[in-house]
Amino acid sequence: MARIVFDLDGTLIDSARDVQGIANAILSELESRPLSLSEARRFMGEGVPIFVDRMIASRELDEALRPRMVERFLALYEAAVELTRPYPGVAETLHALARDGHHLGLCTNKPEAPARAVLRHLGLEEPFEIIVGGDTLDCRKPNPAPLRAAFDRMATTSTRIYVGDSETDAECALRADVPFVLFTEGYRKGKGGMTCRAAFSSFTELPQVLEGFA
Ligand SMILES: O=C(O)COP(=O)(O)O
Ligand SMILES: [Mg+2]
Repeated sequence: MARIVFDLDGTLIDSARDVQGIANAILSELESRPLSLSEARRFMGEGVPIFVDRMIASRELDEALRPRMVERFLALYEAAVELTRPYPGVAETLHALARDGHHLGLCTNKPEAPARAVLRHLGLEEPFEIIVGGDTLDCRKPNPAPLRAAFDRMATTSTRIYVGDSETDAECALRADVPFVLFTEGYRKGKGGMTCRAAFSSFTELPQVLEGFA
């Protein structure tokens, strides 16, 4: 039985509308132009500080606003769950994998408290043995340390697999020397150039895809 660690945003859940809502609440307070949904998707993947950097660059805001914007983002994040949906088949697949004896973990750049809050809201927290968020350690993906920590904290030493949607996830897996499985329907920025052991577009395919991993 394997240790399977998942990314969150763009892999298990489509959370871009809620994240767009947070960004636009902040931009409106600054009397700046709102983000489109596709900008919100593009800005996600490397955690809150980088998302805020992209807001500042795209709206030509004063760099000095950064600490306040990050603080405001974090304050709004835990409650921003209402528009977020799991991708089709996620709940059934997670439960089926756990029932089959796999150990499931989460390694996301979303801070740990909002990650837990959205999983709880969607009834998806229970199958996870371990959750590592963007602020659990003092570094984030693509640094391999959070992914290594997720595997190391599990109560087994079986085969490791990381399932994610982005270039950041692929690079993190490569640096942690973990096979990477790509969910193709998330927020990746380009269509190629990523090293992955396998790819899938629907969660109903995942158990079969994972059968190929000893
Ligand atoms: O918070 C983000 O920017 C992305 O989170 P993820 O690592 O779950 O894709
Ligand atoms: Mg992601």
